[in-house]
Amino acid sequence: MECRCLRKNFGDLAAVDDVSFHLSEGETYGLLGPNGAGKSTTISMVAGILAPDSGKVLVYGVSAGSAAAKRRIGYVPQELALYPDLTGRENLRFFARLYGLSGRASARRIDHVLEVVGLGDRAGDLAREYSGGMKRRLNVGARLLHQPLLLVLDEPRAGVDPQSRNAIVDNVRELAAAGMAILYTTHYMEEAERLCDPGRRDRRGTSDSRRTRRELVERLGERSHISLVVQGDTASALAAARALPAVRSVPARGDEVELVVTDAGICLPEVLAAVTRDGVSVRSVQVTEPDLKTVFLHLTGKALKR
Ligand SMILES: Nc1ncnc2c1ncn2[C@@H]1O[C@H](COP(=O)(O)OP(=O)(O)OP(=O)(O)O)[C@@H](O)[C@H]1O
Repeated sequence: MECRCLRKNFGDLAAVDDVSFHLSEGETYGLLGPNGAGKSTTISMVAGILAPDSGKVLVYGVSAGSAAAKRRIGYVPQELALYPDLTGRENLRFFARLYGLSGRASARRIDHVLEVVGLGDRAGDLAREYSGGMKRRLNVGARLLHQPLLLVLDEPRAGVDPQSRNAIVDNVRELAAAGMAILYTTHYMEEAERLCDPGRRDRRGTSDSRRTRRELVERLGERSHISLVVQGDTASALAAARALPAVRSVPARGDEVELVVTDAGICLPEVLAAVTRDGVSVRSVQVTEPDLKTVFLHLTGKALKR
């Protein structure tokens, strides 16, 4: 799917201001931002619920809002849209009928979805008796029945216990691995880090170019840190480390050597080899990678939730 130059104003407020991104099969894409950044407004336009003031959303080649686009999308709203007095299975039956499914095919899809969202053994219980996390999983399941190509989730973790949170994250990963494209909003950095590789920031809907987490981190000049505790001739270890092209700076305190490097994952072996060349031994190694928190603060000046 593809968003091109989306804009949406509410009165004087530019809720979404020139947002463009695209999403391929099997890709998970997170819109990360604090409350009011325009995330829900953006995905409402993707889901065809809200018309943009300008710009375009194409869902696998067809315009958002059309019946064909709706068939390709499973939109999971922030609020639960379930019937508390129906069982989990009955809720899914209701949604299956809305999607035009019936008979054996429908029963098979419902069984499959119950399995996917981990509610197979509670399918006969009333939805009102479910925990917050189970309700949310059923909410997701109801939008998987018609086998959408794109799943759009608005704050999938809101009001969910940690166990269900992990279950939802696992579900999303499995669906993406099976080829579904996933678009979701969150203001939890850790969720964005776990779920998606292509990072996305959103601040008042102002678009930033699409970047993977690594690209964003590099663009901001953030570096990894390798902290070594060494024994032996620290000065020679420092000199050897300094000579490596990947090493940017080497502040040192006593037997602790802190190396600032471009990519710790790649250069760690050569750092260790260089440092230990002249009989210096390394007692401990710690690698710290910059995370989305650093990136987000740099880009927006705002803190996010952990
Ligand atoms: N129907 C509306 N009428 C007027 N203003 C609106 C409407 N919908 C959203 N807004 C405003 O647009 C801005 C973006 O809202 P949006 O819900 O898209 O943000 P969000 O990033 O999803 O935040 P949240 O995490 O709180 O859902 C906010 O300032 C909000 O108050």
